[in-house]
Amino acid sequence: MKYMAPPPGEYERGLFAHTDKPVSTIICDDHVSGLEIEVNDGQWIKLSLSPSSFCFVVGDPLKSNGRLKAVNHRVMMSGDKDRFSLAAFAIPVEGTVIKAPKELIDEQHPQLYKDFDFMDFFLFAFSDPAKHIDSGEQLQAYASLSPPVSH
Ligand SMILES: O=C(O)CCC(=O)C(=O)O
Ligand SMILES: [Fe+2]
Repeated sequence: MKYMAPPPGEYERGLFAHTDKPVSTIICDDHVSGLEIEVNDGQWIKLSLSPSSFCFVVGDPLKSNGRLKAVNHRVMMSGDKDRFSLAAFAIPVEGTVIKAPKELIDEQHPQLYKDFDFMDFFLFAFSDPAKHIDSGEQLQAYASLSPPVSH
């Protein structure tokens, strides 16, 4: 992706806040920082990736019954340099069903989401109805079991 440097002195959105819809994403950049993650509600931290590092982002389907966090992230641009990034998305083969590992489901951790077809969720997340749902709530909207089920 290419993110243009903002006008001088501005702090400008390059990519809106979201959680990722693929299973996971690996992000590298050209060391012009811009990627930010939300650590607490409304508190954002800018990541500075060193030349030899990358960022591994857990996507909604990898939340593993809520044990892993699909972090909310965005790109904000400042300074006078354009930013280039490369994102490698893990998209499973057609027909892949996402299930929480049974080892992660017990009395203390009831099953939060039904088993779901990855591609059905992916298409839902980019559908018109889902545009009205906060990105971080889309998996909940699509696959939540209420009440959660313990086995
Ligand atoms: O370009 C970046 O650093 C982030 C890209 C990203 O979050 C995405 O494509 O989902
Ligand atoms: Fe992302």
